[in-house]
Amino acid sequence: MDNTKNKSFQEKYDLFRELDPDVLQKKFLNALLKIQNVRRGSIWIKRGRTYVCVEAAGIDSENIVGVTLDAGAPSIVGWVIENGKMTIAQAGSDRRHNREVEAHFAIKSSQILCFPLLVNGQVFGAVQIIDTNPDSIHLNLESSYLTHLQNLVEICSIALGNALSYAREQKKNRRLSSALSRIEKEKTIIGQSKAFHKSMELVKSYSDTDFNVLITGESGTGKELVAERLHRNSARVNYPFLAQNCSAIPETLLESELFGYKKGAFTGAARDRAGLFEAADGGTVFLDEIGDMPMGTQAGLLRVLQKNEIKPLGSSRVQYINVRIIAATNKDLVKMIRENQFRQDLYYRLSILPVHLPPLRERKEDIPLLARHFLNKESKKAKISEKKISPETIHHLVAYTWPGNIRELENLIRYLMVTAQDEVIRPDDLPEHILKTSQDETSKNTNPIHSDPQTNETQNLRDISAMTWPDLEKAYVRALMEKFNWNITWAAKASGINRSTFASRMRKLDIHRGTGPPS
Ligand SMILES: Nc1ncnc2c1ncn2[C@@H]1O[C@H](COP(=O)(O)OP(=O)(O)OP(=O)(O)O)[C@@H](O)[C@H]1O
Repeated sequence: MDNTKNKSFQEKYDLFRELDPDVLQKKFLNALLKIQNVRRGSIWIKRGRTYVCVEAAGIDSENIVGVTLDAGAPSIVGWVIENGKMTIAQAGSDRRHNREVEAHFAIKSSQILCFPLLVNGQVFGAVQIIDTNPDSIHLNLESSYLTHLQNLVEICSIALGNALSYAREQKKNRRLSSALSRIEKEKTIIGQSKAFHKSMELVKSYSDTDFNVLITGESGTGKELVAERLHRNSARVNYPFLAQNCSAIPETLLESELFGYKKGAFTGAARDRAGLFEAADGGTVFLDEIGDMPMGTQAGLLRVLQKNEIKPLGSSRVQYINVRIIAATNKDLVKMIRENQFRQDLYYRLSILPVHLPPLRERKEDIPLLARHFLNKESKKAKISEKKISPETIHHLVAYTWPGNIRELENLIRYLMVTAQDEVIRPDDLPEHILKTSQDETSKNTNPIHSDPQTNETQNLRDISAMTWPDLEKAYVRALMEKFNWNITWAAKASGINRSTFASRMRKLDIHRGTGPPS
């Protein structure tokens, strides 16, 4: 092979190897124009009931890329796509030629050679090779030459068709993997207790709106987790969710974090810096510990809520922003208003949609679920086998009061994963303070039937003798169920009868949670 042939072979080989449709169609079009010795040409792709120009070359090409032709309007490309056949058209006299497209072009087309683009027998577009010379002498229309050209177009159109579907698949893939990583990052919210369920129902209904939300609850009850969920389920999901803790941060620093500053606003402000509200524009700002926000900063926040505007430190100009605010606190804001520590006008604007998250001690049924959830999650994270928790250990966890709420439980599970020796976590593994408090709580909560026989025996005997047998059995089963937090398996174990018999007695005695006399 001589050098010229070798080069041309290499060029064609490169063309067919190209996977980026933008690069491929450009190279393809230029190769055709070079072969026919003309400068103008374009590639059109069928999209639904339209044909879109995806590539063009020559003078005015920038005005044609992106042009969309309706399938109903006359056009050479439309005719070629619909008929799947090559055509030669004299632009001046051919009725199929769309004159509107080049109405503003200084140089008009004179002769158009148009080939269909096919892959797997399906036409997906067309390529036009255009002569702009009024005498139409550049295009070589000799039949054997056109046959060779047609063959080249066919091969290139397969390459282009494949590159387009590869790009489509890649785009789909990217979309899927970003959705997948969003799902993976989404933290699971655990809880089936009535109290928690009620709060979550409210949260669900708030997601469809754009009003500000105030989440109250003790520290560690999941306020930030819920705020994130609210954002993810809202129309703002594709914009940022940015959080700021308002406590333990000096007032000027908090203001510059939230509202940003201009260069020279204070010593050390070497350049302009955008604040959280500007960075979150279009999304959600989560203000944690709002009860600790200084009064001065509260005034700035009120301006955001009233007028959707912020004024960066050192700036005389206001900026408009569009954010949803979710605030959270473990403080009694109403009491703080009375004590002049929190602005009433701000409170009303923040608390349009309020939700309270119950402390863990008021949703004890969720403790076993949460403990197992954290064990599973942390073991997966640490890539170690998951330990089990014995029913007795769960019993202690349920009885404990959890002042640090879910965060404390999560940390305890991490501690137990490291310190428990066996595959099963037993009460001995628990820290002293949990064992002690849980034992105190258990003895406090014990039902009269189980109370100390020495002190209550006479009273109990009197009570019992006044009861019928079914009443007595009912009281016994109910007391056991409450002691074991309505876990039938443990209650049955404690009573010494098997689970199904116990469950069937419960049904017969019509015992349900929330019904019957208070124990
Ligand atoms: N229902 C839940 N299910 C699973 N994990 C939870 C749940 N609630 C809270 N958590 C986890 O407990 C920890 C504490 O939650 P979070 O930070 O949301 O609490 P908070 O109320 O915002 O606390 P603070 O008031 O101290 O900022 C986090 O790791 C969170 O993922």
